[in-house]
Amino acid sequence: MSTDQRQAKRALHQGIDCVDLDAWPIDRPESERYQRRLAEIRAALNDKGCARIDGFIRPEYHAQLEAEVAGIADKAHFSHGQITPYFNSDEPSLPADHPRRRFAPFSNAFVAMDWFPTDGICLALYHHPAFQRFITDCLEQAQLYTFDDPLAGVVANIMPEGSSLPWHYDTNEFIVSLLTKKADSGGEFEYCPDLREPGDEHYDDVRNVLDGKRDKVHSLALELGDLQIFKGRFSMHRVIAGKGERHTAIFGYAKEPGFIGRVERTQQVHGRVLQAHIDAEKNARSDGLDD
Ligand SMILES: O=C(O)CCC(=O)C(=O)O
Ligand SMILES: [Fe+2]
Repeated sequence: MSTDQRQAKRALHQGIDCVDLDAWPIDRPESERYQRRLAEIRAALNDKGCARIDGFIRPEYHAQLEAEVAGIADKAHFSHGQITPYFNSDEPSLPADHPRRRFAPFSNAFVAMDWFPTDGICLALYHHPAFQRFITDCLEQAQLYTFDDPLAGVVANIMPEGSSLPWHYDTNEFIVSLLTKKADSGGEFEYCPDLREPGDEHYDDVRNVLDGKRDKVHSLALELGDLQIFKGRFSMHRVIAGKGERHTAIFGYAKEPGFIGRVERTQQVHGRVLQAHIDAEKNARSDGLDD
């Protein structure tokens, strides 16, 4: 067994020491408290598409968690540009104030999984069966799988000082993230539960939010060590510009085993691809069809 493998094995066993197991007993899924906590999280996800699992990481581990991601922040691949809530290109046939024409600047940076320390908190959590089961339970799934993707399983989202993530919908059904560094000020997460629904974009409501109307906006000021589960497919959301960097670790899950991201997407997010991405794409297309 190599040193790396030994470290990974030790990390796996120690992986949930950092979790506040009194508040969030993910090691005891049969317990009454676990079931009660689960019911609260599921209710929040069903009601508002958003659950805050506050104080998930014990305070004694906060400094280590913050340092773990801050220590790799300079490995981030930056991208910036202008986006609409739908990530579409301009559609000049629509009126200028239409949500599909409302571009806002974004800048963002992601650190790939292969930069994370193998003996750190983030990888240990991601690979721990109790954590995986907890996330699966929260999302009321029969089974969720960690990614096989060597870059995308856990990524750090680094928001540099002054950058914002403007209003948008996610293409993913849900996102699981852990705040590892709070902005010195600002950096709040804002979201509008169920602003759109299948078959109806509710463009008037979206336009109101883009124009600054606040009646549908909820705000969440996450603290270091809080875990968040968010369903962003129908709930438009953003992160407000802050002072000081803001860091989150994002944990990726799929409904099928073996997920490896596409070459084009991986290149956009990380600025590079590995052989695993090229091989996966070749296999996916072995039927000769495009997608
Ligand atoms: O960092 C966050 O809290 C939200 C990130 C987000 O909305 C996204 O990555 O799509
Ligand atoms: Fe998002």
